Amino acid sequence: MKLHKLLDSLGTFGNYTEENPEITSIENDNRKVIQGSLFICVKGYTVDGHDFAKSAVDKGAVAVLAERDLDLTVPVIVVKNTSRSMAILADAFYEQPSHKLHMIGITGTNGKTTTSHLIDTIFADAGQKTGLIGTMYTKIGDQTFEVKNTTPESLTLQKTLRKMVDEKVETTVMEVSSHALVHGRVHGTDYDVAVFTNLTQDHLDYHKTMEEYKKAKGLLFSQLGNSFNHQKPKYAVLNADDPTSVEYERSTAAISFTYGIDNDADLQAKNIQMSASGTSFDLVSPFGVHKVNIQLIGKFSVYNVLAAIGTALVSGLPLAAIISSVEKVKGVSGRFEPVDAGQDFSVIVDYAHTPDSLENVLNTVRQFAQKRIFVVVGCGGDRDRTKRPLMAKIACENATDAIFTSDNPRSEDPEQILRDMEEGVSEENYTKITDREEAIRYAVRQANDGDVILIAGKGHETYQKIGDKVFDFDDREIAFSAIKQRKEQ
Ligand SMILES: CC(=O)N[C@H]1[C@@H](OP(=O)(O)OP(=O)(O)OC[C@H]2O[C@@H](n3ccc(=O)[nH]c3=O)[C@H](O)[C@@H]2O)O[C@H](CO)[C@@H](O)[C@@H]1O[C@H](C)C(=O)N[C@@H](C)C(=O)N[C@H](CCC(=O)O)C(=O)O
Ligand SMILES: Nc1ncnc2c1ncn2[C@@H]1O[C@H](COP(=O)(O)OP(=O)(O)OP(=O)(O)O)[C@@H](O)[C@H]1O
Ligand SMILES: N[C@H](CCC[C@H](N)C(=O)O)C(=O)O
Ligand SMILES: [Mg+2]
Repeated sequence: MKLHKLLDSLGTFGNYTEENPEITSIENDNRKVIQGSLFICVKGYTVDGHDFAKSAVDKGAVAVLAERDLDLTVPVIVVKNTSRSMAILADAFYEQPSHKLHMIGITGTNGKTTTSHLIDTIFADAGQKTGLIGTMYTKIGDQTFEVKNTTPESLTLQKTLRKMVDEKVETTVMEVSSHALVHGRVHGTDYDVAVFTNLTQDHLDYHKTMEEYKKAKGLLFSQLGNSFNHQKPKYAVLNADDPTSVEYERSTAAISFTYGIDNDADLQAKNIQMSASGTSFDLVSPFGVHKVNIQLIGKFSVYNVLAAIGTALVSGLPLAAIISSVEKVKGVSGRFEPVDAGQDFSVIVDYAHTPDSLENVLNTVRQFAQKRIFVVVGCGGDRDRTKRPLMAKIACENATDAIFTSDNPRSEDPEQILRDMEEGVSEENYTKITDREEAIRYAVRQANDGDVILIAGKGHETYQKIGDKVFDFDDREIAFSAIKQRKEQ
């Protein structure tokens, strides 16, 4: 694409440059630049992309987009906000891929990954080729690709969506994090359905107040469908039991479709029955009442299933097929995942890393546990510090045996993170074992017939970040080996 054509998409009136080279790629990382690239300088948290412009030109960049003039041998286009311009340029360069996909975006504190997998299954079962972008990976059909962020920055996002279009994907479901909304990573992405799971505390290191965090997530809805397209209406699928939904409904021009358990909603679960192997409920919908039997456990799972059913319904899929799809889902990796090495106590690995998710998941365990409940839990470093004492308190109040340990300490001192957790508990009714592997092995040694061990916080993760090192680490593998070791003794 020619530079001038690309710059037209910015919609400003600047006569940027006489030169009009062919642009072969857009890059914001000088290490990825090839001959003919347009290099975009982005000021980051760690470094300033402007410092890499010269090197990008040396590698073949034929134009540079920057926030200030730079002394280079190629045209330098100066804009106010390169991040924002990058989103617009990426959308134009990749020829607006989101317009060619049935795009579903999910936001909320907890449940995004789980709900996105449920939605992916429903659409795949309906015979569609699907795409998924989220915490665990990017998936195109059956192929998965590694990711760095839950929601990638705009350039990577639009490139991925283009690949999906080229590979004949019809429906794409993606997690939209609050960071992504604030950074404008999804700016210009044309969603057809925006889904809200819930809002509880997380990421206050970044957003500072719950009000700001709420606003960040609300951007998904305020940016959705501010025009009426009656051929393909846009929908906001909202949780009627979360008070924030009222505000999101007000902020969007899209049609709202609600789901809930406690409050009246377009889609409501009634008469919920739980057992250790699954959950059943009556689904009250615009198409009548249907019995649903899912293999997932806990009230929070019912919410995720309702959000997924609602999304599929507003997308035009038939209810009977949707129900049979969700009923066959056994679970999502690292979410309430059992570890079974033939032991006589239960071990569950779960990704609960917020106060609300930890409380939900412990409540669910309590409904079935007959004897002691062990919880092995830590809090991530370089993340919201204020959730640490809250999570510790929840662990002690809802388990008989709380074991505080490390999650991903990152650049922080693991002992300090543990001290922050201890601020939330007054009595010493917990055990502190900094080394996560040792903490898991300790819990396994202590458990007896009928007990439950919940290993919280890292779910599907296969690594542990300590300092600037990344170690192989998988809660499930360690628990499995600890159980085996115990049996051999
Ligand atoms: C705080 C934050 O959001 N950081 C994101 C940001 O990194 P950064 O600002 O440090 O970037 P930087 O390293 O300073 O680089 C600035 C610019 O220089 C360029 N550069 C850099 C080095 C170089 O050698 N050459 C070069 O050209 C970079 O390509 C970039 O354009 O931009 C990077 C590239 O897009 C992101 O991967 C990175 O996410 C980091 C890994 C992160 O941990 N983010 C978290 C807070 C986050 O976004 N989490 C949410 C999920 C939250 C949830 O689950 O609820 C997410 O969506 O992932
Ligand atoms: N609807 C829900 N409400 C509250 N807690 C939930 C819900 N769904 C899942 N959880 C809990 O939250 C944990 C994380 O779930 P999931 O990975 O689906 O959320 P997420 O929103 O994608 O999280 P992240 O922001 O880290 O990507 C689960 O392991 C479970 O403990
Ligand atoms: N998306 C979340 C994941 C947290 C997972 C937990 N294991 C941790 O490292 O804190 C975050 O980046 O805050
Ligand atoms: Mg996720």
